[in-house]
Amino acid sequence: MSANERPSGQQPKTYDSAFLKACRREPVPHTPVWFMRQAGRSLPEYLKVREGIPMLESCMRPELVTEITLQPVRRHKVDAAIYFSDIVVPLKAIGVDLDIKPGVGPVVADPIRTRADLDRLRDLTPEDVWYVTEAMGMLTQELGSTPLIGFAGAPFTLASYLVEGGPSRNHEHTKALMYGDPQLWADLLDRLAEITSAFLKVQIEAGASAVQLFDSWVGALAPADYRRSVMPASAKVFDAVASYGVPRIHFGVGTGELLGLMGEAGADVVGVDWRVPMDEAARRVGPGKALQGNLDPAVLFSTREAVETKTREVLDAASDLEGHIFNLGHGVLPTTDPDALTRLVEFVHERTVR
Ligand SMILES: Cc1c2[nH]c(c1CCC(=O)O)Cc1[nH]c(c(CCC(=O)O)c1C)Cc1[nH]c(c(CCC(=O)O)c1C)Cc1[nH]c(c(C)c1CCC(=O)O)C2
Repeated sequence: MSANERPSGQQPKTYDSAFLKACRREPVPHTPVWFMRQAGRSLPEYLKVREGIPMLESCMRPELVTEITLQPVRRHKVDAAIYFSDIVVPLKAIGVDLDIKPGVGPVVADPIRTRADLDRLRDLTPEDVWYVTEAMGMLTQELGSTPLIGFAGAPFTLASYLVEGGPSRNHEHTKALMYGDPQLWADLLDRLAEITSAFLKVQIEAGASAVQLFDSWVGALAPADYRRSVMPASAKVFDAVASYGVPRIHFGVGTGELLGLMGEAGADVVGVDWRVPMDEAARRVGPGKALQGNLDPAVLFSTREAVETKTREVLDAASDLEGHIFNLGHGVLPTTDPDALTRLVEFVHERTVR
């Protein structure tokens, strides 16, 4: 199926939403907006329903996932929902001993550094993540014409958590493995690509109308290392879901030097952090791709005037793009004022009505 044909099972009104049109680089009624990490974080209604429930457990309760995913759509009127989960959920689902520590992030009990460790990573089946299928079924009903974005962590970023054992500033163990045992590294990334592909397929088959592959920490690499040691695995994931015809978004932080390669890996939409202006990002990515981004999430802590000025700068720089999805340059910061996000959605919509 070509990328411009409606995937079977998708409702025409979802297919015709501003978000999916922008992903396909078609004319839009207004610039679509959604925010990475819009679900969860600062919303009081989120904190209320999560009370006393550990993060990973909350990801396995379909009704709770549905409610949390819908909260930012109701409140901010964003143009797309992102499925409430975490990039380590599929790893947990295949039996990796890990937890998400509040304020820290994912922590892995026994890091993966040897061939024997790698053998512990088995394939993922749809039954392992039955709750995703169930929640997405409910969500697509509730969302109507609003598209649902599925997501997964990219092989490098997942490997970083597995090899380091938790969040890392310098990724030293990860790079030690990548440079010191290239065959084991390639096999690890290939295995993660298979798990990630299987996980994205479950989400698309359950109704996700787009998918985002988060390679959050890949900006730690130089382009030559990315091309040699990471791109083949990310490309394998994009290839694995290509036939579904849903837009594939690719995003990482600090990836200014990698934008072209991340597009080449097989993305339809390239996410841009706030360090590179959108027009320059378009030049680096080249024709034939939509772009997503890129207001600095910290700007939302400034005055209303400053937010509007910085937003106008993003929109102006993006005015000649083939397709633009407005987003932050990284996830919503935990103490962001929810009203600032609601105002931002309104502002972008009003400024870009066509
Ligand atoms: C690197 C990464 C992770 N998880 C994710 C990424 C890629 C995006 C990015 O670059 O930010 C992706 C993610 N994590 C979460 C979502 C939900 C959907 C959304 O709103 O975007 C998504 C898309 C929920 C979450 N994931 C996490 C929380 C907080 C957990 C809690 O409430 O205890 C939520 C709501 C935990 C988590 N999980 C992870 C981190 C770094 C943290 C943060 C720790 C913290 O800020 O407290 C790993």
